[in-house]
Amino acid sequence: MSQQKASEALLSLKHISVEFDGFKAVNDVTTSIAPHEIHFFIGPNGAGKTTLLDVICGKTKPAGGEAYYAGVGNILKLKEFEIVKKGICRKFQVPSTFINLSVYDNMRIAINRDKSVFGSLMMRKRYLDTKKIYEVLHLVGLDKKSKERAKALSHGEKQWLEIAMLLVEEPKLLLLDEPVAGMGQPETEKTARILEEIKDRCSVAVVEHDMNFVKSIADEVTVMHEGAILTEGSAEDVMKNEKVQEVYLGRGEKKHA
Ligand SMILES: Nc1ncnc2c1ncn2[C@@H]1O[C@H](COP(=O)(O)OP(=O)(O)OP(=O)(O)O)[C@@H](O)[C@H]1O
Repeated sequence: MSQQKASEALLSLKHISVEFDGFKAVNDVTTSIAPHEIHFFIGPNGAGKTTLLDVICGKTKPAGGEAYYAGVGNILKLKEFEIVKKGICRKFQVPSTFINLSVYDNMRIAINRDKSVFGSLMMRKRYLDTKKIYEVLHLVGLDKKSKERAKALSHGEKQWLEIAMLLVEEPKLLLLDEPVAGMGQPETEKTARILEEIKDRCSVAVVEHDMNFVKSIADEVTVMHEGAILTEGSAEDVMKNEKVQEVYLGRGEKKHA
């Protein structure tokens, strides 16, 4: 990582290490995420990718290292909910929508998270929230399905609803864990288009195995192996890298390159 890239970063990770009972799941990782960038973390199973996202969102406290977030400082000192309030939002693989509620009601719950009841009842605020909800639902292609129950949505639509529920919170950094897992080609392509639109609003850090998806939209790719960074750069460059071929792409991992 160049000095210049680190200084312009939205999030700059320095020498992050995570240990589980003496096992180094993440080993001295230094990298950064730029503003308005789609940044993928790829690598073999067990490489430490998800653990690194866990560190960024405050779910896991590292044994060492620092994470400088623009305008805030080292976020490793903050609690998980404080990190969310600073604009770092995480979508986990496990669904977190209320399946018996409508798409719109799920969005309303998301937009009122951490807000006072008084504030959320004010007429002007309700009007602006509704406007924002429909604008974000339009972005993910669900505005015409606002009255449907979440459980009636397709697998892909459920994922897009979850992304929309994070977007109404106006994050600066969105963390996604395998967002296209279980999706077919058309849904994967639509997710790619959605993420490309989202990056006008925030940075997106994505853990992913689907290399066609990575190639189609990556601004930056960090390849991890055994807890450490193997290499980073453009999708084209990292995929040509001999070590990446050897430990990941050539091994018949869960990938579609
Ligand atoms: N809570 C935990 N306790 C003990 N070991 C853990 C824990 N979480 C992760 N690990 C171990 O740390 C290593 C890194 O796991 P991690 O889930 O970050 O890998 P990953 O690169 O995301 O893999 P995958 O692509 O399979 O999701 C693995 O060996 C895993 O078994």
